[in-house]
Amino acid sequence: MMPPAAIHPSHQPEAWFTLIALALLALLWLALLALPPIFPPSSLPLQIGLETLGIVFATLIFAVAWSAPSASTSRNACILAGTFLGVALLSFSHLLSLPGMPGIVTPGSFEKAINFWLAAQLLAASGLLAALWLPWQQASLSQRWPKLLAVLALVAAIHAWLLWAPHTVPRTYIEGVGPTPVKQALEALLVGLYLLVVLRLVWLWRRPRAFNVGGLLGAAAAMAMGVALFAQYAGANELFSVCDHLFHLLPYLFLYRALFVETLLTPHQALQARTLELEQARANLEREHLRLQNALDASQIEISERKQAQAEREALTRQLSDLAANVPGVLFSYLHGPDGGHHCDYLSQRAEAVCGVARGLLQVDVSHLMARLRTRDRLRLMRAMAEAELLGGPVHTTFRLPHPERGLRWIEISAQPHHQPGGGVLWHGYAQDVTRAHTDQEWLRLSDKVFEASQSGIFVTDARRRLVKVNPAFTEITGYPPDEVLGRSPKLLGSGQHDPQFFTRMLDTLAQHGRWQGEVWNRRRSGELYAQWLAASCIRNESSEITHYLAVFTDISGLKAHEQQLDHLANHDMLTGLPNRRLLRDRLQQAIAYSQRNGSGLAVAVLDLDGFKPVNDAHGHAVGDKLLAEVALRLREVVRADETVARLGGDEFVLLFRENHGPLPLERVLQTVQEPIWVNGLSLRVGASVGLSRLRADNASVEQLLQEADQAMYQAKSAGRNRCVTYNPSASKQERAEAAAGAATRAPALPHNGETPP
Ligand SMILES: Nc1nc2c(ncn2[C@@H]2O[C@H](COP(=O)(O)OP(=O)(O)OP(=O)(O)O)[C@@H](O)[C@H]2O)c(=O)[nH]1
Repeated sequence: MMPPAAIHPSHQPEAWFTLIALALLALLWLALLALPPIFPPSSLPLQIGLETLGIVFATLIFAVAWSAPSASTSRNACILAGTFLGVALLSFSHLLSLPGMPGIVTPGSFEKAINFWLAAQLLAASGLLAALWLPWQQASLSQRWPKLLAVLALVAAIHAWLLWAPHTVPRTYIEGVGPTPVKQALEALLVGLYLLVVLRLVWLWRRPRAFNVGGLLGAAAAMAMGVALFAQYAGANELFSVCDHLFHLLPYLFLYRALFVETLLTPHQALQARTLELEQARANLEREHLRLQNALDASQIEISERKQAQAEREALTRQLSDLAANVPGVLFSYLHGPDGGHHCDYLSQRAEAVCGVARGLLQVDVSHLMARLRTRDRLRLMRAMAEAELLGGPVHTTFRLPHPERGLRWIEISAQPHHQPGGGVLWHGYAQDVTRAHTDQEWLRLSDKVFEASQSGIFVTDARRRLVKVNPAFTEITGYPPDEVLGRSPKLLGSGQHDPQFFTRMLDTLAQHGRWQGEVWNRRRSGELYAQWLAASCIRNESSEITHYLAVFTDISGLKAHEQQLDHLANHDMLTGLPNRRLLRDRLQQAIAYSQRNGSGLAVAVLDLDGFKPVNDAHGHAVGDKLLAEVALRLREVVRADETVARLGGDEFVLLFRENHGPLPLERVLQTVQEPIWVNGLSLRVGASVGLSRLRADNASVEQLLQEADQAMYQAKSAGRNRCVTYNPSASKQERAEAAAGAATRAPALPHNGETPP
């Protein structure tokens, strides 16, 4: 149900209750006015009970208003609290002043009771009016006391006045007469005050609710009705008096309820509402706390993940820094600014060692480092970088850098340009000292050139002796192009002239001493046999394992031919081509040794031409030479291949025979020499005197054998020439001469030289 339009909706809870209660009270009040006076048998106990209840309620009003929580305490409630404590005290004094009650200071009387009642009512009406007329304001606890003390002082003064100076108090009731006009005037005043209060409350009812207007309005209206009834009061036992007390009790109930509601219930409800709000707020806070906790947990997880990521980044940075410090070269970030300035944003630790410049200096400016470069190198480097900047590609280049301690160094850089948003180019790159590699490369290039240009054949094999590299001279000497031999064994060059042990020994020597050299007969691709002087070496790694074999060889075929020629010249007679004395001695020595080993026979014959000098004298030396050559040929034909014919010099020859081949062909020797020899159209004839010596135990020396044969030859000469005499070691010289004359092999008589051949 909506309240009347004159009442503000905020007063709705108590507005109807107040209106209905007042309507009922008004009906009761009218009924009481309409009823004839009733005298109940004795209403004093009832009146005392009602008065006591009134006092109790007034005290409760005080207690409730006074003890209200400080937060809900208003200045107006404090005024009411103090007022109703005073009302309770005055009502108590009114109760004690009733006739029949024990007297206080003065004996009880109706007038005394009426005076205290009127004082209580005036105080209540004034307090209500003051409380309502003043704006409803909050009051601090300390502000309550002055109001309370003022009321108590007023109550004390009223008591003092009514109890100790009653004769000064205007008469309000005269026994046997009834209420005086003073009483009636005061009651009218009271009714007027209450009506003012009611009007004030009605006016406040239209305003938004500041306090329980309905309760106070009900109280004021009830009080006004009570006072109006009291005005009809004629005696203590009249019904009006009882109803009057009832009409005074009801306002207290209104007031009590109003103040209770205002000071306790409403704050309590507000407190409950606040508690509920707080509960909800607490729940919200808990939810928020939970959400924040979750967020905090999440953020802590995020923070720990960030910390972990940070730690990982730092570990990675340290690792990269360590790596950068341990790489042989320099990692760098080089900024070429838009203003032309250039410095290194980052340089790894080895920069100082590689460049010979403090890192701090390079991190400020690299101009002085650039200035140290040779002009040509600097220009080439700058050009390469400019091109790379333009094309956006990497730069790889090498330049020379004079190092203050290590001399001229070769530096190789590889870097990638990155164009910066604000202009300029940032280079990330790597620089390293490649002097060693550069020198090695130079040496390698030189070695390669040496390898290519060498006139000696060079070939390299791997550890399994497969050809891995050959030079042009190799091809020139052997006739094999590289593609035919690479991957194959050098055995393909072999001639079969050496037994397998030869190569085994070669490899053993190589393994033991690391090198071998000697003469090797090989065969060219054409099949031609040739001699080479070969020097072979092992190439070993750091673990001393053989990784390669190197062989350098020269073709010594010409040398060998020359050597053979010299050898031939040294051991042969130039005119006849027969072995000379030197070679004869060797062969004779070998023959002696062979015969001694095998027990085979050996005979040495010294042959000297007869009648040779006349040929020389008659036809010249040239003809004599040709004759000697022809004699040599014929002698060569007589002996076997493994036997020797040598020329000792002049017209003297030596023949070595192996006697186990059968009878010696001495006759054939004499005959073949005697046969005519045609030289330059001339038929020439010479003879031969031959001395023979056989190997014995006592003449087993070259000199001895030749000496004996020579002696025998001279014996043959002495015996008439053209015969053969065998040396007889047991005969005397004379005997040997005689034996030579008779028993020697005799050749037919020589014809005259210079005959024309048939
Ligand atoms: N044409 C030629 N004559 C030579 C050569 N060596 C030596 N003679 C000559 O050979 C001759 C050898 O002399 P002899 O042994 O006395 O000559 P002979 O006539 O055979 O005399 P007997 O040996 O005593 O029988 C000398 O005249 C030498 O000058 C040579 O290489 N060529």
